[in-house]
Amino acid sequence: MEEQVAICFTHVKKTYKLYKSAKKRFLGLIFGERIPYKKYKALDDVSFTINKGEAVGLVGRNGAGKSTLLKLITGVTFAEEGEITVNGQVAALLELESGFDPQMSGRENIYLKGYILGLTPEAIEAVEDDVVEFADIGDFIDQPVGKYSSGMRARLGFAINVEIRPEILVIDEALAVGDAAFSEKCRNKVRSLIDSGVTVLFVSHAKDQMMEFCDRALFMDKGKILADGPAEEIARQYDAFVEQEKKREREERERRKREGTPERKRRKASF
Ligand SMILES: Nc1ncnc2c1ncn2[C@@H]1O[C@H](COP(=O)(O)OP(=O)(O)OP(=O)(O)O)[C@@H](O)[C@H]1O
Repeated sequence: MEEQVAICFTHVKKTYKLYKSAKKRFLGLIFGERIPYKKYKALDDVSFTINKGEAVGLVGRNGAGKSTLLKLITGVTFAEEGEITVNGQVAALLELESGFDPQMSGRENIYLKGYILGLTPEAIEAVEDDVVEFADIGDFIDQPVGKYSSGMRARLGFAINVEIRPEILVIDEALAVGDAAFSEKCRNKVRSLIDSGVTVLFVSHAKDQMMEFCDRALFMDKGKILADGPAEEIARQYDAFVEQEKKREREERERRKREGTPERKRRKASF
């Protein structure tokens, strides 16, 4: 049973510290708990399991906790409570343009990123030509990355992450890379990785794309998983939720306008 599991979160909690200013945040790094801060629960008791070979969508409004969840999978950040299991080499299509050494050539950066991902020199050498071919940036591959356009950096970043043959691929709104033709090539690549059994966790505000790739989806809000089920059903629930929230916010705005904010009331009273 356990060999089947690719990703498993059990009662995971992640709290961020919110300081009153950037200066306080900096002082907090030095003086720790002596600098006052508020706790913000970005993930609040999150549990789910994704089996190997599943393609799962992750939907939720801004600030729901989606990126935090992905960062925990890729090890960029850590949870203070709960247990996280990740079985397999993870590649992330997140900030594709970042993480390169601008002084080094594209080809040298393939090695740099490969090492960071834990690959051996032989394993990187074995995929180098595939990365160069997928990125398709011509002679620029031997030029310093600092001279690349942002689109070229993203193409190289995408190519490295998909060609190292990951076992788990996490994607955060990263399929609109480069021009229309390259973006189509990226979607086809993700589709073929899914067909070959790679586990995918796909964050997108574009429901159509999510449904194109995923059979199952998780729906998050305020750091909690509200629903887990077939992608189409979750997309419907999410749409209904967004509509309901918009209505609630509209009514709240109208109520405030009618009744006035405490500040407005004070101003009115002082006249
Ligand atoms: N480093 C941080 N310090 C403090 N708060 C943070 C930090 N990173 C994220 N947060 C907060 O945690 C909450 C969840 O953020 P997260 O980026 O995971 O949301 P998201 O669902 O990915 O949103 P979006 O769709 O806008 O990308 C947000 O309220 C955000 O402001």
